Amino acid sequence: MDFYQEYITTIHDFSIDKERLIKRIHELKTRRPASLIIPILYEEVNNPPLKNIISNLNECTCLNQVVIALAAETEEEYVHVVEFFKELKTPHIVVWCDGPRAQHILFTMKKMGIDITSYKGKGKDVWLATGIATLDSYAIAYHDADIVTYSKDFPAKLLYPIVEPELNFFFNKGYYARINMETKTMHGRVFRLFVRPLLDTLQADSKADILRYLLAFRYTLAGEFAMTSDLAMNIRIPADWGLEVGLLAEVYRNTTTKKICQTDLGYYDHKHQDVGSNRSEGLCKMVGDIFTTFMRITTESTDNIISPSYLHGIHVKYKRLGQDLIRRYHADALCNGLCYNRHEEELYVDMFANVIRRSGEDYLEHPSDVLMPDWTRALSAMPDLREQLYEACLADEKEYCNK
Ligand SMILES: O=C(O)[C@H](O)COP(=O)(O)O
Repeated sequence: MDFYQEYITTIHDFSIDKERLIKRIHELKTRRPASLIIPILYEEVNNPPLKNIISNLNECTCLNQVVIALAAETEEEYVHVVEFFKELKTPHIVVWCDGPRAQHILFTMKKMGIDITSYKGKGKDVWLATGIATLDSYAIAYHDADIVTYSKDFPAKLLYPIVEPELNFFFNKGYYARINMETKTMHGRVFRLFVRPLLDTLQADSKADILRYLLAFRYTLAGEFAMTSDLAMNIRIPADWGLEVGLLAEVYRNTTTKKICQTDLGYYDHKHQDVGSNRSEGLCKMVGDIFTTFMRITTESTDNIISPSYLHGIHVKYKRLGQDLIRRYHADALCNGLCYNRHEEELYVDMFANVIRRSGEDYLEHPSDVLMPDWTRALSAMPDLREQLYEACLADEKEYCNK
């Protein structure tokens, strides 16, 4: 516990009265309506965390609506998810992001020069749901569907600094200790062993303000955040695992650090991915996408030129800083009686360093752009795009669920 303030405002949980936050957001429901977006994969519907999320949301009376961004292949899967969410008392809508109606709209957009048909996954689904949520929300919170330690405080803590007129923040990011207190295990492997030492490495080579800003977030990869609809309309969402980091960079470019904060969400645990045996799987894929995002930020916002020798330096320095951190995490874990496998952690750093080398080479050859267009741009091409998507969701439910 500390009360340290960094480059961005940090809202600690010394004694936050969660019921008071929920009551206050509820009072502001008409003036500043708030929505929640949950991206889900069909497989997640049968997992216990989602059931717990729904029962907690039923106690979180402050939300105007929940928008479920669903990745599902078949009509049966879609219908199953709509049925499943009938337990949720808050007004909600399921966006079948891969359904024929949504796809048809995306192909119409393509004909008009805005092509997001090649994007797949969470980024694209979040993009679609954001369009619908902005139709009638002042603020939008986002979180994943696999949170094991979920409580109704999450949306309340994320939304309060934004909807409270006395605070008026534009963006709020959650942070936490990714520690499972039952198994006494320290998780968050990619953040602790990759993002953090990589950011330190990049900052050693550049004084760019954006790196200082990125370092101020206590959990850069947290998928729990909230922002105003206005901001959500103006940022470009990355379509791959670089989503969280790329989004922070977009927020930096579209607002001022005075309007950005982070909030303590306590302890956190979720479903863990395997490390993966190559760069197209598991944590290795995640690390590769995040690294490419950092290289794009470096190219756009610093004076550094990405070259083979620059990448070589990054690779060597990252490895050293990653190994130094292991010593520190070990001390922290030992004093707290947490399980900590030092050898395994060393292997992660070796693997992540390899991904840096390979992804760096790829970046030099193809500095690919995975940022989707912002909503303001999409609306300039198709002014009623959000309404069309909303109508498509209603039509899907009518056609497939009322048989
Ligand atoms: O935040 C992270 O570091 C990644 O999502 C991996 O998390 P995990 O180690 O908790 O599975």
